[in-house]
Amino acid sequence: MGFKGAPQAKQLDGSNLRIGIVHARWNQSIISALLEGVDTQLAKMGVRKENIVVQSVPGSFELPFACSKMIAASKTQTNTTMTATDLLASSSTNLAEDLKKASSTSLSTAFDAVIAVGVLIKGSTMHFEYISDAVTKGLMRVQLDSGVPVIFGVLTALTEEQALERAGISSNEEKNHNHGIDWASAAVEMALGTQEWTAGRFL
Ligand SMILES: Nc1c(NC[C@H](O)[C@H](O)[C@H](O)CO)[nH]c(=O)[nH]c1=O
Ligand SMILES: CC(=O)[C@@H](O)COP(=O)(O)O
Repeated sequence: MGFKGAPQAKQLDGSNLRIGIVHARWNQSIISALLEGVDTQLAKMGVRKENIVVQSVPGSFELPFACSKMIAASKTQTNTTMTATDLLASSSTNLAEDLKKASSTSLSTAFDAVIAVGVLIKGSTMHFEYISDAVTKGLMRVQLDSGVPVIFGVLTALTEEQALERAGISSNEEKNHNHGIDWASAAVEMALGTQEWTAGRFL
């Protein structure tokens, strides 16, 4: 079976991006493999480790709320940093430069994109369907309401084998592809695209 994912649009530079990752802890071994794929691809695209913030929640149902709160928190950090910078700048001391240097090691700007990672595996009740639908619609609402791209990194698998394959850790090598790689690429592309579109330009 050929790889289904979307080929990357073009060479993109993530070196100035701040990325949030919110992951559920259900099905932890599969989550860990997906996160490894995300981390590896973000690094490959230049996103600095110090500009990646990771938070975890119990299950996928908590992802939309946590993403919303993390985005709001990152916007608060931006305001705080800017206030401090403005204050120091007005005193025209070299502290303003020190602050800029300090903040240049890790960004304190609003997240450019957030990746929500979860693994839902169908059980014997309708729980799976209700959570899958709620999480999908919830994450879509968070990104449209906040203006920050939220990447849908939630596997909705009918069997554990399907989830293992999509995390690249099943025993069937031919079917293995770590979807975390695709989610990281999508995060960088949507983050850069949003920067351009917000400025009235196009990628
Ligand atoms: N069955 C799975 C869950 N269930 C837990 C819910 O997501 C939620 O944490 C709970 O209902 C409390 O609100 N979560 C997963 O991520 N994956 C599953 O397979
Ligand atoms: C996705 C789920 O909530 C599912 O794993 C729960 O299993 P069950 O439907 O057997 O309670």
